[in-house]
Amino acid sequence: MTRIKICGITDIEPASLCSQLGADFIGLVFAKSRRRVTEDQAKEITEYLLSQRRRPEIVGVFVNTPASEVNQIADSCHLDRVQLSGDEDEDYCRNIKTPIIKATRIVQGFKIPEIKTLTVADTIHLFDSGAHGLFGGSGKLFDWAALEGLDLSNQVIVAGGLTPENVEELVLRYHPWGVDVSSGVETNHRKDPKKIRDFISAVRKTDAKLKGAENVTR
Ligand SMILES: O=C(O)c1ccccc1N[C@@H]1O[C@H](COP(=O)(O)O)[C@@H](O)[C@H]1O
Repeated sequence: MTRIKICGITDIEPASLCSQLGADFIGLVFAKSRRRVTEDQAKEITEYLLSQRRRPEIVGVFVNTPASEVNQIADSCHLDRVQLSGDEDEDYCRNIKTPIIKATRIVQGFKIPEIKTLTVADTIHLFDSGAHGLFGGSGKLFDWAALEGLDLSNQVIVAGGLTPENVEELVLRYHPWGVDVSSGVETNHRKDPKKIRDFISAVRKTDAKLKGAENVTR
């Protein structure tokens, strides 16, 4: 099944909905962003989720933040993982005490040469759009030609401009391990419960389609 990450959660209600609908990860943005949460807001959300029997992994999103600060926030806010969406290198990653999602921004014409394996254990790779010079959350697609020929089935998440309408095409064409969305499940800059439902449902229906096709070819 394709893992689903819903990013840019700022309140308990959408966090609870994502949890009920079986999202695999939710993201709390600590980087400079209109979706930025304070440590207090984050704690409120994580403490709520930790009280639930089943919950998504909680991911904190950072951009070029000192490692000591990332470690302190991960600890105080009970983060399961940290997403590094800036220019953090491998040495930096080795100083992070929580499992990592390392984002690579894809700009026009960039061809991913290979999926570079970080030696840091249990790293998830994320390909996101580098549109408008932003570190993420642009709501813009990157040219999926950059994904051609890559094996995305092992700990690779694709993000950038996904929506309930276009995620099926991505999953059918590239079979990524996971997908990630923020802007595409918002209306007027707020998380929209219907769009969250539609996104998760689109991914699950596509998974079922792929499974059906697999059974036919056996
Ligand atoms: O969401 C943000 O504001 C953000 C800020 C800084 C770094 C990353 C950010 N979000 C990440 O962007 C992608 C995709 O977002 P979108 O669907 O294109 O809006 C996702 O990985 C978020 O984690």
